[in-house]
Amino acid sequence: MDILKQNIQFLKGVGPKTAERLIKLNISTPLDLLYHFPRDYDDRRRIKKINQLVAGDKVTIIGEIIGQGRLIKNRRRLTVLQFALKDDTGRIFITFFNMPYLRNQLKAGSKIMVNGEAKRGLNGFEMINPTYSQIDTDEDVKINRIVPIYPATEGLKQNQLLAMQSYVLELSSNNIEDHIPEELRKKNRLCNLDFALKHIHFPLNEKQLKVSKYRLVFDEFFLLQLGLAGIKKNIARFKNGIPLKKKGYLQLLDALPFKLTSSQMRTLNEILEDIQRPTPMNRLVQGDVGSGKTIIAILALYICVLNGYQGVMMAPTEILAEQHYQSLTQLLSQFNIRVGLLIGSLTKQQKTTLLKDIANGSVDIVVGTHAIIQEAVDFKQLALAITDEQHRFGVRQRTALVNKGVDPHLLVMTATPIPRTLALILYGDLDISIIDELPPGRKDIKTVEIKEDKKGRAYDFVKKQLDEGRQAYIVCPLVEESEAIEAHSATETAEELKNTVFTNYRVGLLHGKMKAREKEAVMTSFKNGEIDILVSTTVIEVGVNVPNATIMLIENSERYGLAQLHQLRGRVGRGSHQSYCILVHDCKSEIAKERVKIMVETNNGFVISEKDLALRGPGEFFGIRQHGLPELKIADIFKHVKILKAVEKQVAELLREDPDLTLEKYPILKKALEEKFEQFYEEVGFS
Ligand SMILES: Nc1ncnc2c1ncn2[C@@H]1O[C@H](COP(=O)(O)OP(=O)(O)OP(=O)(O)O)[C@@H](O)[C@H]1O
Repeated sequence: MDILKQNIQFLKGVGPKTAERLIKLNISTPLDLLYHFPRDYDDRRRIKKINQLVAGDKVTIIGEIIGQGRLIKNRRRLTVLQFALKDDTGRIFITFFNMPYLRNQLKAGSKIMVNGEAKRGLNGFEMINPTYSQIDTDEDVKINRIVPIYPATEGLKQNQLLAMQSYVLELSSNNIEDHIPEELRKKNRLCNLDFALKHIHFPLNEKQLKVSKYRLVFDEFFLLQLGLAGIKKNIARFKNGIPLKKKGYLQLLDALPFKLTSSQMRTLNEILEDIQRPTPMNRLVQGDVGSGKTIIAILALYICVLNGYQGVMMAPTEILAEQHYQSLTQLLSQFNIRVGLLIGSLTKQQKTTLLKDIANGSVDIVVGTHAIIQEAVDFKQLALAITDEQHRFGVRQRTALVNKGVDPHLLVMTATPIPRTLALILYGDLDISIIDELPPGRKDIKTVEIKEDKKGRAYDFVKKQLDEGRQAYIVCPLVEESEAIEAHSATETAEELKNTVFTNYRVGLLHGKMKAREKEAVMTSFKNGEIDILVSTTVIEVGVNVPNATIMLIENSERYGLAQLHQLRGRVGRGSHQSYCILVHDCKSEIAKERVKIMVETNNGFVISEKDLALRGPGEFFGIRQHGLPELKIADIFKHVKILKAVEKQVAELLREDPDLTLEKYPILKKALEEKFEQFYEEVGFS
C-alpha cells in the first residue's frame, strides 16, 4: 500500500509541473488519484452518426465544430453558448449554459466528442449541456468502451488523467487492503474495494459501475458514521463532566402557567439522564418554531443552579438575549436566582461589575450574545452552556468557557428541524432530542401569497386584524449588500406606511443599526401592545415571542430562503388566535415560485427543511459544518438516502456488538478510520 502513498511526483510520467497541477485537484499521492472519481462517463459503445439519431437517445457523437460559437448573455447574467457540430451525415446544435469560457476551448474546426441526450429542436437535433472531450488523435476515438470523465484543471488533459489513472490502478492491483471485512461485505452485499476502485474508473458495463459505486458510497457513509460514533465515545471517555443531581425542578414545573407537552417532557427527561452522568452532556434539541424550546432550556439552567453551579445561555442576537433574560428573570426571580445580561451596550462600569459577579459566583445564570460570552467571561463554576446551532462550538472553543479542567454540559438548540438520517450525519457527534409537537391549541398559520401590485388588499386585511386588537409585523425587503442600506429602506418603509396606509395606527420600527437600548425599548412597547405594527428587517427572525401578534407580512418575499421564511412566519401563531402570513412577492424565477408554493402548502418545519435542503443542494448544506470532517466525494446525502439508511443499520449493529468501538475484531477498519479522521482528531485534541 505504501507505494500508493508516496509523492505523486515520483510516479512514472509525472513531473513537477503535472504534480503541481494535480495538487490543485487535491491529489498529492497515487492513492488520492484513485479516489479522484469520474464526474461522468462517456459511453463510447453508443457512438452514433447524426443521421441515425432518434429524439431522446442518450448517445455519443463525434464531430467537427463549425465556426465560432455564439455567446448570448441575458439580463439575469445567464450565458448561453451555442455552436453547431457536423459529421459526414449532418449537423447538430450544441448548447452550454453558464460556461462562457468553453468558447475559447472549443474552437472552430476542432474535433470533439459529445455525450448527452439528443433532443429535437427548432433547427433539427440539439444537445444541451453534454459532457464533451477533445479529440486529439484518432486513437481517442477508437476506445470502444465506457470512458471516465474526470474533474480536471487547467493544463491537465483528460487523456493524461486517464493514463495516470490506469497506471495507478495497475500499481494498486493486489495492493489494496479492504477495510470492510468480508463478513460485513457479505452481509451488505458489497463488492471488494479493489474491484470497486478499478471499475469506478473503467467499468466494462453498467452493472460493474453500479456495483462499484454502491460499494464506494456505502464506504464513505460507513466510515463517516463510524468516525462520528467514535468521536462521541471519545468525548465521553476523555472529558470530565460535572454530574448534577436531578432535583427541585418539579417546583418550577408547578409554577408554570401550562403543562409541558409530552415531547417537551421526553426531551427534559433525556437531558436529566445526561446531566446526572460524570461525562458532559452533548445534546441537540431540535424543535420546530414555537414548539417551546426556551422553557426546556430554562428548566435545565434552573436544575444546574439548584446544584450550586452556574449556567450560561448564548443567543444569536441582542434582542433575543434580552428576551431570554426577561423570561428567565420572570420565572426564576421568585426562587432567588440571579440572572445577568451581558450585552455590548452595557457601560464599562456595568460590565466590570457583572464580570466580577460572574467570577465570584454571585450571578447564577448569564445570558448574552455569543461574541461577548466567548471572549471575556470567567466563571466561578460553570456546569451548563446552552447555545444555538449556528454558533455551536467545537471542543476547542468550548475550552474557552471551561474552568479547572472541567467541561460544562452542552445543550444546542435548533429551530431548523432536519430529517433524522441527515441529522445523524450533520450532528453525528451530538445526541439528539426532538420536540415534534406544538403546544395544545395552536392553529396552523394561514399562509397566502399576493402579487406586489395587489398589496393594497393585504394592507386592508392587516387593518382588519389590528381593529380586532391584534398586532402585526411587516418585514422589509432583504438587502444583502449592506445592513445600513437595509436599515435605511426599513426606515423609509415605516415612514411611508405611517403617513399613507396606516395613519390611524401606531407604527414602530426595528432594524439592526439601532442602538441596543432603542431596540429593547421598541420590543418592549410592541410586547406591551403599545405598537400596532412593527416594521422590521430580519432582526426579528429568530426567537422573538409576542403571542398577540397574528400577522406576518413579508415584503419581497421572493428574496428569502425557505428556512428564513419559515423562521419569520414562526413569529406569529404563538398564541391561541388564528394567525396569518402574507407573502408579498414579485416572483420571476422558478425557484422563488417553488419556495412560495411550499410555504403556502405546509406549516411543518420538517417538510420545509427537507425541501429547502433539496433546493439548495448538499454543497451548501455541508457548508454549515465547521470542523474538518472528511468530505464526501461520491456519496450524496440526498441521492443516496437508501444506502445511508443501510449504513445506519450496520453501524448500529456494530455498536451493539462492540459498544466501545474498539474494533478489535477489525484492525484494518480501525486503521482506516483513524487515518480518515486524523485531521479531525488533531483539531479537537483527541489523542
Ligand atoms: N407546553 C406548553 N403549553 C403552552 N404553551 C407553551 C408550552 N411550551 C411553551 N409554550 C409557550 O409557547 C411559546 C413559544 O415557546 P418558545 O418561545 O419556547 O418557542 P421556541 O421553540 O423557542 O420557538 P422559536 O424557535 O421560534 O424561538 C411561548 O409563549 C411559551 O411560553
